[in-house]
Amino acid sequence: MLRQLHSLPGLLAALFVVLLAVTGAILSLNPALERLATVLPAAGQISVAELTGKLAKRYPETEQIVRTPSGTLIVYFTRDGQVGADRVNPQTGETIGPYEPSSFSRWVKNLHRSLLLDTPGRAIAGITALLLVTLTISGVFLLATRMGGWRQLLQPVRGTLSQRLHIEFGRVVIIGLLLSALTGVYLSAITFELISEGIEAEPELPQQVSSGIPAATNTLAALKAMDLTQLRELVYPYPNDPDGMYSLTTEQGAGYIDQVSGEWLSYQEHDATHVFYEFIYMLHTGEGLWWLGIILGLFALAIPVMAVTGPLIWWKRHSSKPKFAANSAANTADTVILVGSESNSTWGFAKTLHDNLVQAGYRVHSAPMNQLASNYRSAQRLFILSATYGDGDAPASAKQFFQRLEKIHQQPTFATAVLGFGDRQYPQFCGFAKKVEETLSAKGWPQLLPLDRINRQSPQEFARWGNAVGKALGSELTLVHIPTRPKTTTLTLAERVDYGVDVQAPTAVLRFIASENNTEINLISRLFKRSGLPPFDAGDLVGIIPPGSQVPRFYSLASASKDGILEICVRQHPNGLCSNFLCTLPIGGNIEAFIQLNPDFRPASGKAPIVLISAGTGIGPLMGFIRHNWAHHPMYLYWGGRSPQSDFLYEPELNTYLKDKRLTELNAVFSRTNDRAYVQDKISLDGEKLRKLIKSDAQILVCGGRDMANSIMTALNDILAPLDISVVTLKVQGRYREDVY
Ligand SMILES: Cc1cc2nc3c(=O)[nH]c(=O)nc-3n(C[C@H](O)[C@H](O)[C@H](O)COP(=O)(O)O)c2cc1C
Repeated sequence: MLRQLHSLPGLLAALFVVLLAVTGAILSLNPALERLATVLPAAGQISVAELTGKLAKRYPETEQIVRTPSGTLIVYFTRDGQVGADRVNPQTGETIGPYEPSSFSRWVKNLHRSLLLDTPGRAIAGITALLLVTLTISGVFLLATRMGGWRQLLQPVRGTLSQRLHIEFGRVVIIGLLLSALTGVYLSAITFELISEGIEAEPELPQQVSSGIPAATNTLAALKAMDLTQLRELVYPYPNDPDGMYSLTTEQGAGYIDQVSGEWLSYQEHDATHVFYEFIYMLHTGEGLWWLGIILGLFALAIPVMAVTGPLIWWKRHSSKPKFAANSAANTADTVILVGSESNSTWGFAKTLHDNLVQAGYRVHSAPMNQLASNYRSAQRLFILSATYGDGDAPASAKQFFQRLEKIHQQPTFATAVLGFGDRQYPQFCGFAKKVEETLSAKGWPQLLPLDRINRQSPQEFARWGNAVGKALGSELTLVHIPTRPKTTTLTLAERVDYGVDVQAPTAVLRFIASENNTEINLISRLFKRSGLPPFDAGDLVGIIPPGSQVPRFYSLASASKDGILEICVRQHPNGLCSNFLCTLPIGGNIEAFIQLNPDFRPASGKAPIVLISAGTGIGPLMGFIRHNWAHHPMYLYWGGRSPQSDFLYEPELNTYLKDKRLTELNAVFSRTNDRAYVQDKISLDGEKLRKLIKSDAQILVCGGRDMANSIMTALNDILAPLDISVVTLKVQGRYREDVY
């Protein structure tokens, strides 16, 4: 609901919001430019009477003096029968130049207020401001949900580039945007007379004035007592009019002044509503508060960025999920399917289940696990299909599942069946689905079927589970789902460096380029003089589909696409279909690959040190981070191999990076030398140094096998104990990240 509330007005209003933001940003410059071109007298420095005295010589026939909220002083006068208007120096009364309001500025103001369309335009501008209020408020709530609570609102952001840009910009400008949008809605409501702007003081027109010769303006008592900084407008009487009087408007009120006695004839204060209106007007336009105008104008410039990244995020989410036909509403469905997925393959399986059940006559509601409802009124069964990521962690569409589940206290009327999707190569095979099933049974939720697990998206295992579901429902259910092969790019092996054969750990650093055969990519890349590789960064993953299999194997990337190569580091496993294929691939050989973004695994920006820890091929992405460390961020590498002679991966490059300061310190240890040391041993030995680094906000990035990662965690917990923190604390702070396989 919150997401719809955010994305719908966003998409609708994107164009208008951008228009209002850009024009608003341009207009926000006006008060500051005016302020720059104006000499502002301090309060108490000069009275209105003194000013009129200074103006008298140059402008004997002054008609009116106007002082704008930004302090510009304009004199309207008659000279030789011609009317004119000049900007004057408020301290000296000297002419600065003719007053010629910029026609560009007036045009931009009209565009901002009414899109040059008069009343319908004003209405659109008002509605756009209202949509912007909805966007800012729903955006803050959405961010709090995404970050896991209000206290986490300022924590580092993870996600794709679009998501990070959208959130980072949003967090900085949100208060300013809300202020501009709310004040805009208020001004628009005033335009359409939905609320009152109050009454600008209209003093009584005096019936009687003193008779006699008018005194010189600079001698009038009321004007002598009036400070120039209070002035808004002074209208002179017609020359030689015995009934004439001065009309004076100030920030607080307005009145008439006798031209003979110089005393007030009448005076009326503005009412409170009008003072409030003027205050809001000042907040919206920055007129009279130029620095606020500039800040709000700068904030408004974030809107075009957000208007591009917002729809991009929306499009990505919508285009990558399969569309469900006949998706019943949550409270009318008899069968609910909740899906936990990161790269969407589980949605394909869910759709097959959904379609088959709909065909069998069930009313089915399918949704992400993050949308678990507190009540499914008509449901008789709930299926949960979920993948697992990291160390038994939730995939993206299930991150808020437990938070929501915690809030449900009543026993459901339906029975549940959990189906995990995972990969047996991971130590926590279907770890997240297992956690879900354990939690549901601890809560006493009835079970339709025990937990089942699907390895590597196996269609056979899924069909077998379908049979079990059919039996439980009392009808036959044939679930045939062949996972769609991800769209791949053909890459050609351009270079390889082999290591580790002597120590029974054959490992290769492989560098690929876009294949010559890929005509579509070649055309585009030739046009833009690019490598033809899909976009990726070091730390992302490449999925490679080995011949004879439909299921991709993932490898961490040691390069970024801007390097012009795709580099991975692969260890050959005796029975590994993909690793054998890759490690025996000749130069010129092709692979089919696609990119899976892994934006969580990146060095943090800023000056804090980065500690990189890995063993064996885990060095791959860390090499990428070091290679791109042109800002000379302090980087400390801990790495474990077998023998310095045989499998010291990347040794020459690492030495170069030490010399040019992209790498601060290299700690390589080997298990098949006299030292017999593993990387966790070196970590324990360096406890004091690491404590110091962590105290100075260091971030730790670990890449490698789960066993190594567990040993590192134990060693670091011992090191952190005296600081009264643990690895879990660092994880919560986003300062400990793992890429573990
Ligand atoms: C980076 C990464 C980490 C993974 N971690 C695990 C894991 O810890 N346990 C597991 O069983 N499967 C793990 N998998 C395998 C996925 O859960 C499995 O491929 C799943 O079918 C993907 O579903 P999805 O495409 O819907 O996200 C991991 C896959 C990747 C790419």
